[in-house]
Amino acid sequence: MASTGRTPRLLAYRTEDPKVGVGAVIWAEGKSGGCDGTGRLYLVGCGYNAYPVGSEYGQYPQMDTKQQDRQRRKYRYIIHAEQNALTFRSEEIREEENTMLFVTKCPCDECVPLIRGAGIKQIYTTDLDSGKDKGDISYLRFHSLQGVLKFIWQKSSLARRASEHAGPHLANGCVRKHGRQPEQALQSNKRLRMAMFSFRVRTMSAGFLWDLPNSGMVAGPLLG
Ligand SMILES: Nc1ccn([C@@H]2O[C@H](COP(=O)(O)OP(=O)(O)OP(=O)(O)O)[C@@H](O)[C@H]2O)c(=O)n1
Repeated sequence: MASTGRTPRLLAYRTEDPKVGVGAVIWAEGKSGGCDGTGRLYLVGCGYNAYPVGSEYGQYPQMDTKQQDRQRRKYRYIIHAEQNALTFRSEEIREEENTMLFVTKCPCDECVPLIRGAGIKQIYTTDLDSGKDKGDISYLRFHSLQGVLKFIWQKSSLARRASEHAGPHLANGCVRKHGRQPEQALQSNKRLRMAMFSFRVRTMSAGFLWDLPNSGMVAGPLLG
């Protein structure tokens, strides 16, 4: 069952965004007895944030808000992890089944209605950027989303303090665009990322247990 939580984090490393990697995986709890190694859960789809399928390297801008004018920013071109997971899913989302989305970053305001409309019943995510409005991308609607069970993991105060001490780091494991960090800082940030991403969550929900080892984060409130 731990793979349900690890897969989106691994997918985030495949991102084409030079700064922020996001991974999303959709699982469904099958009514029938089929088994693929994860009990009654079966994989519906997965994705990460990337430029449109078929695009070539360098075809689209890679800048974020702080670097270039609106026309040349990445936001309007990158397809979000959740959008890719929904668009390229290999199974239908069935009304009668419990379908869960695991995503490494808070769903943005564009993705929230898509996720709900697709029939996802549970969302497992983090509080990364939750409540923020960055102009081109905002994260305001997730909090008030109704009709979907939300499980949100927040950084523990210990991990947050360590994170602040270690300075900024990149969620996708890439080196920041403007200047490389010293090797020591990179190693320290890498260890911190591993600690924070390796969190323990025990959630009894709809008859299954989600259990990830080595907690660096704590379970947040169950909302919605
Ligand atoms: N639920 C989400 C939220 C964001 N993204 C992706 O995450 C990246 C944007 O991350 P964000 O942290 O919002 O922007 P930054 O690049 O960090 O911008 P800033 O410097 O303004 O913080 C984009 O590739 C976007 O496609 C995603 O796939 N799924």
